[in-house]
Amino acid sequence: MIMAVDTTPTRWQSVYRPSLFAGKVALVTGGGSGIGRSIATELGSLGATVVIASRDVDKCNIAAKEMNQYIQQNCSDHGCSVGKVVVGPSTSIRDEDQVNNLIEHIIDTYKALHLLVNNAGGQFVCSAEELSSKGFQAVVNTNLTGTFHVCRAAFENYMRDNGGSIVNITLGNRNGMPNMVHSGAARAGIENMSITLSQEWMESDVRVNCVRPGIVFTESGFENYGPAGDMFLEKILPAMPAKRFATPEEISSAVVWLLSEGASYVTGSVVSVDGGSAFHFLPLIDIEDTSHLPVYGTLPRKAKL
Ligand SMILES: CCCCCCC/C=C/C(=O)SCCNC(=O)CCNC(=O)[C@H](O)C(C)(C)COP(=O)(O)OP(=O)(O)OC[C@H]1O[C@@H](n2cnc3c(N)ncnc32)[C@H](O)[C@@H]1OP(=O)(O)O
Ligand SMILES: NC(=O)C1=CN([C@@H]2O[C@H](COP(=O)(O)OP(=O)(O)OC[C@H]3O[C@@H](n4cnc5c(N)ncnc54)[C@H](OP(=O)(O)O)[C@@H]3O)[C@@H](O)[C@H]2O)C=CC1
Repeated sequence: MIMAVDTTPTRWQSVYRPSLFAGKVALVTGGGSGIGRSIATELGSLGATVVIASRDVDKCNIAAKEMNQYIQQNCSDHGCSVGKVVVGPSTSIRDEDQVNNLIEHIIDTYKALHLLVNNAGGQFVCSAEELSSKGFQAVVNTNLTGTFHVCRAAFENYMRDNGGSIVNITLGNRNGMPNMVHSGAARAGIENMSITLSQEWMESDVRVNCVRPGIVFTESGFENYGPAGDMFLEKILPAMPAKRFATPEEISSAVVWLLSEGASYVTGSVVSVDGGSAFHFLPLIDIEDTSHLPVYGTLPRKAKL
């Protein structure tokens, strides 16, 4: 059975200590919707000043207003430092100048950038055969190059001299990503890039980790997939070990742990939050009969059947 996701924030409460991030400044890219919104809400409810940024500022403004209402309520209920969500300038992470402008704006305004979550990203469903070079590049530039732009600008402008914690969101790419070759390649690139950065930036006390979600029910995410979204519901969902998708809050919880000092010895790691899906075959693609293909050596008769 498909689990209905109640997005009413009053039902949800962070498991972490109130005021955990009091006085901290965070940036969550793509924080105006879905998983990023959940991460921004949790960080704000734990006392951080959270800048959210993406291309659509109007969407971010509406989301920030709702998140701040929840944060105010949560903090007055639990007596913690009041965090807040603010909206940065319109930014496409693909554009290096726009990213530099965003980071400079944050440092000028808030004088710090302690925490960074590279959540912005996405892709479309398309077979490798039909994918144009421009389409491949659009997705790689958004996810991989965009994440690099933000990491580097945060490091150069603040974290090199002050330390920090970075979490990059990837996706379940362990078995490849049939019909999403661009995104699978980009996310694998992000994970390897994060290992490299964790070593290069160790001496600056900058930790770099990844959270690799399985399938998460987010309205905007599923709208984007059309018929492929139906395939996720009809075919992938019953094959998942947990028989349900993740909630955005289950992803956010792992991100918050990695950002926190409780993960001070964790860097260069990838945390899968996928209900065990990575170790269970998911039929992302139907592979046609292969019995006409040549075989090397002698195939026992029974194995042919
Ligand atoms: C355990 C398994 C886990 C699997 C989990 C998988 C679930 C994942 C869920 C999510 O990630 S949810 C998040 C969803 N949100 C999004 O994906 C939204 C973000 N998407 C975008 O911003 C854009 O789609 C894009 C991917 C960045 C492309 O943006 P851009 O504006 O640059 O594209 P265009 O200029 O329109 O096109 C460039 C190029 O790409 C081709 N193209 C675009 N869409 C398609 C398509 N649907 N099919 C085929 N090709 C497409 C387009 O044709 C252009 O190429 P040319 O035709 O000019 O050669
Ligand atoms: N939902 C799922 O099942 C899974 C999602 N993920 C990943 O998690 C992240 C969040 O996804 P989700 O919340 O589901 O989906 P959303 O579509 O809600 O989030 C994607 C966010 O990225 C922003 N974004 C996209 N392109 C750019 C860009 N070029 N520059 C700046 N911001 C951009 C969007 O804002 P705007 O349009 O305003 O720019 C949007 O807020 C994505 O990276 C996604 O691929 C990973 C695994 C599974």
